[in-house]
Amino acid sequence: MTGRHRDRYGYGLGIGFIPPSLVGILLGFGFFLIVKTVRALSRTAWRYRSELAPLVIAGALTVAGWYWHYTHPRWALPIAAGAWTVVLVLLLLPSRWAVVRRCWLPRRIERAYAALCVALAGTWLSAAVTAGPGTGPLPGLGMLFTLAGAIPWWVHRRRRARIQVERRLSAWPGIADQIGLTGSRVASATVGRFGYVVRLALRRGQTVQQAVRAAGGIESGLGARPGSVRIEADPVRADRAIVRVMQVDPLARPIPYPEPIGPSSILRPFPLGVFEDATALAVKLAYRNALIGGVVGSGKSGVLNVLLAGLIACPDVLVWGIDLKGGMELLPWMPSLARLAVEPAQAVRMLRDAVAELDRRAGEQAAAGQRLWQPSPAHPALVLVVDEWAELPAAAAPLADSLARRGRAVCVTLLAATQRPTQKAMQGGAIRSQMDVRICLRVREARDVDLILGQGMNAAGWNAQALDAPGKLLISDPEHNQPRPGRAYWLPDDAVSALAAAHAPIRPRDLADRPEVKQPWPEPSAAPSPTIPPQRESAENTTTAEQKLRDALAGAPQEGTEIGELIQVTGMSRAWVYRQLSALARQRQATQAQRGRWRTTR
Ligand SMILES: Nc1ncnc2c1ncn2[C@@H]1O[C@H](COP(=O)(O)OP(=O)(O)OP(=O)(O)O)[C@@H](O)[C@H]1O
Repeated sequence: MTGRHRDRYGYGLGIGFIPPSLVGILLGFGFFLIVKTVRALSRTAWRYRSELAPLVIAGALTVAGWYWHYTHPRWALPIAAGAWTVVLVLLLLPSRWAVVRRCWLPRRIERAYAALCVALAGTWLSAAVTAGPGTGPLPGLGMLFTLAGAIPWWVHRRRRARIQVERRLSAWPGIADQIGLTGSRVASATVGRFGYVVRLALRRGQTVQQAVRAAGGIESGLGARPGSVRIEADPVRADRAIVRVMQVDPLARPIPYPEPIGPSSILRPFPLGVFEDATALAVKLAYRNALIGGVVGSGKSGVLNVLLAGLIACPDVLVWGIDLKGGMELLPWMPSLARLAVEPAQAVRMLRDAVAELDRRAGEQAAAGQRLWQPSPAHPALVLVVDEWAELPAAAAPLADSLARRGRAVCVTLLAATQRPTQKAMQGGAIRSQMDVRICLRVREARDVDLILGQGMNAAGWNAQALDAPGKLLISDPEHNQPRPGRAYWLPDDAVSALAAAHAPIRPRDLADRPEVKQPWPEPSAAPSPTIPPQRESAENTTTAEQKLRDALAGAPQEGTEIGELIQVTGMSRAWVYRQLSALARQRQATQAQRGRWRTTR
């Protein structure tokens, strides 16, 4: 550089004719670009750290092999011994060591995979330390082993799901700002088969109710399926909220009723359905009144059917039914019901009988100095199943109120279904407050949730408006205090008839048929009164009636012939007709075309 140039462009920075200030700018820009690129690459590497893990481990093993080959070649043996010890621990110990299995690698296939990786890595490293990683087949084997370990890792469904969830949750601070939960953070997240569960640590002063109100925002922020987010309170910490995101709806399809479980007892919980996390949903009915509510078609009768299937399997329960839809729902259960009322007057009579029985039992208990009635086949519990409670006449209200308030201790209880348990239908709420088990199916408005489940439940996250299929429900009882959606089992009509017939032989005798029950029943029991009085079932009558029944079924239209008509045609009792229909259904000669309507199988 000449003196003239130095004078003009300063010392040392000028390159040829480029001015030194421009060189400085270019260098600065270059440095800036390098920093930016390194930062972007490291951010990408961090984001994809899970996918890159096998390659990083392979690289680290190669470097370690090289280093130890020159510095500690004698470590080869201890490395191999250590690796194979880990393999043995992975393969043998966890099968007996439940704690390890549960908190870490829970599945056998995962433990086998981990053991294989450790065996391959340990053996290769030991050979590399002895001979040097670049010797003989070691580089090729290294690549092969890396691929063998990496491919299952890359395709593993749970790992991919976990990473996807982690990436979504990394955006939580921004989402929290947008939805009014600023300062809350993700304390932990676990990924399950159908979605993931996030434990949110709320900022000081934030409440679970705020999180519940923000459920829609959480759904949108996490890009989740509409209606898939559930918020629950943490049972031990008020500053934590549990957010469940159901990516797949495990309850989307009807869940068939499991195989009948045989005679049981009312003291045991009844299978009702399945929760979203695939755990069984069972409900205890002993010493409890139960209320089922939901809009038309939400599956109330379906829930009643499942509970009835459990009840009739118990020889220590007497079941009386009130069905003011003309018997449409409960008539198929007739072979296993001790009584059925299908008209308002019959319903009132039945409730009066139940109150009388309650008083008798209360007296008996007091005389014996006992507090709780112990149900048994000889002294069965009495459950009154009422479909469409709101249809009960006014005269029934005080009787129902008395049963609801006083019946539990003596096992005379109510199982009621209704569309809306309004103040009027529930005696100003007095009866509703006695309902220990509340089952809420789909409702139209938030206030209906509070009507069925209790005041303030909707605000607490019991969001039954979001239930989107019949049979989906929320249950609140002493065993279930979180808004976990479940779905009731589905029991088709032909299964109802088959169950009712199958359990008829184990049903306990009705109270009126028990000489030991010294209750002067004031009026005949409330059985549905067929239009034609039933005839005596003599052998001759029976044969003719059977033929008449077959003829009536054969001539039935596509939608079937009503039970009432079949009773008229045969001139036999309702119970007889049901027994015959159940037998014909089992032989696949008759089928229930619709609830309460039968025809021959075509
Ligand atoms: N648990 C269930 N799983 C799948 N489908 C169901 C279930 N429960 C009910 N359904 C479907 O919904 C329909 C209506 O059910 P259901 O008659 O029990 O409703 P509901 O609430 O009793 O109606 P209503 O108020 O008219 O009596 C059934 O015919 C059936 O197709």
